[in-house]
Amino acid sequence: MTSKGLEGVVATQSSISSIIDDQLTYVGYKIDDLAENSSFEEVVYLLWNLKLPTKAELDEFKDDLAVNMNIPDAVIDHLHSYDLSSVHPMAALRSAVSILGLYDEEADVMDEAANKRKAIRLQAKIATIVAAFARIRNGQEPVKPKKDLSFAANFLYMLNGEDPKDVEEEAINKALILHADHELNASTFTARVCVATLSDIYSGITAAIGALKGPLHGGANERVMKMLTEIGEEENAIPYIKEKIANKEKIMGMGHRVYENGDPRAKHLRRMSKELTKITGQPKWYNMSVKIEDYIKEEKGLPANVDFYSASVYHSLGIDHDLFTPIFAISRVSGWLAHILEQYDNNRLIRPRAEYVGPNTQEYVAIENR
Ligand SMILES: CC(=O)SCCNC(=O)CCNC(=O)[C@H](O)C(C)(C)COP(=O)(O)OP(=O)(O)OC[C@H]1O[C@@H](n2cnc3c(N)ncnc32)[C@H](O)[C@@H]1OP(=O)(O)O
Ligand SMILES: O=C([O-])CC(=O)C(=O)O
Repeated sequence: MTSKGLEGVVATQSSISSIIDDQLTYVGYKIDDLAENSSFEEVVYLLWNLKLPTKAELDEFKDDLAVNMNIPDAVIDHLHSYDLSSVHPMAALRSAVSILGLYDEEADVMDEAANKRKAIRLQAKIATIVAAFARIRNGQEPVKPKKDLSFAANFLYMLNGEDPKDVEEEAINKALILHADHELNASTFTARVCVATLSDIYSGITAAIGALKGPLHGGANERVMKMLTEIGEEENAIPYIKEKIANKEKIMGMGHRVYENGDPRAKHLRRMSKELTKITGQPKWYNMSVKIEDYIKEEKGLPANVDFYSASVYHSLGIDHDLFTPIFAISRVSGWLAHILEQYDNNRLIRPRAEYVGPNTQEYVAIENR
């Protein structure tokens, strides 16, 4: 029996995150507690070490990240080399991470300590790459990270060239926590399949970025904002959605393979969206989103997923819409790395079977007789 899209198939064991009865936990800690009380750095430490850090451990981990945030000049040169008017930042990120691997002398060193060092370097540098690309395409110089800022604040600082306000830092910190890991989602599975061949970490993360980019996965958040922008005003929301449904089009940011009664991350982003759109004086993005969420729930029984309200949150922070999925990647790289380390730790090649449904035995016909 095949399961289309591997629905319901349990493909591995993992100690990193779980989704049981619509509840998401990281190493047994409820996502709600982490989102309300934690820092992104603390969550990354948790995912990689399967325990919360002490104050001293967290300070050391933050320092480790901070000193590794700069990226090689070769990567900056590479970012300058595209047709900046047309390259999508997720494509740029995918290529830049691959190139980063060329400048890591330990890229193919496979022992556990080297893999942990590479994980820190990758986590530290990914936000710098995204921010540098965003500035370069605007004709601006990349901004170097500051050692005394949090990971979330540093990303906004490198993006905008000025220290973020507290409310902005808090929003990005919470969004990063909420997106950090999610059991065996498509991009994490991709990363695990890749490194289960005993390929290197950079290959695994490059493959995962490719999988996250798609609109059925992380690419949905950018498309949610495209939809909200097309709708334009609150009163257009329901007629717009009705037409989409009549045309059998999917509503981005709605539905989920695993959650039946709702994605527990969405309520946090919904709250942030309400607060931030009020601060910016543009509550229409939140109001419109609520109308769509209620309508789709009522009509199709589908809940909003993590990508739905993150769109209006990032928009309210003044972030370019095509950077929404790269922000997802900046966070999710922590989960990918946790899963890659776990895969190496207890590896077996991942190689499922396909049920053959093509034609049965055929006689070979010489090319001149076809
Ligand atoms: C971080 C993340 O990756 S979260 C997911 C982000 N992706 C999106 O938001 C894209 C929109 N959502 C979707 O495409 C889907 O809900 C997915 C990909 C998330 C999950 O998909 P699956 O579990 O494979 O469900 P599938 O696509 O088979 O849909 C099942 C049914 O629900 C419908 N459906 C599912 N999602 C939607 C949606 N967003 N809008 C309208 N209809 C939908 C499908 O049309 C299908 O209906 P049918 O049986 O009448 O043909
Ligand atoms: O788990 C999934 O299928 C998609 C998702 O929500 C995520 O990766 O955060």
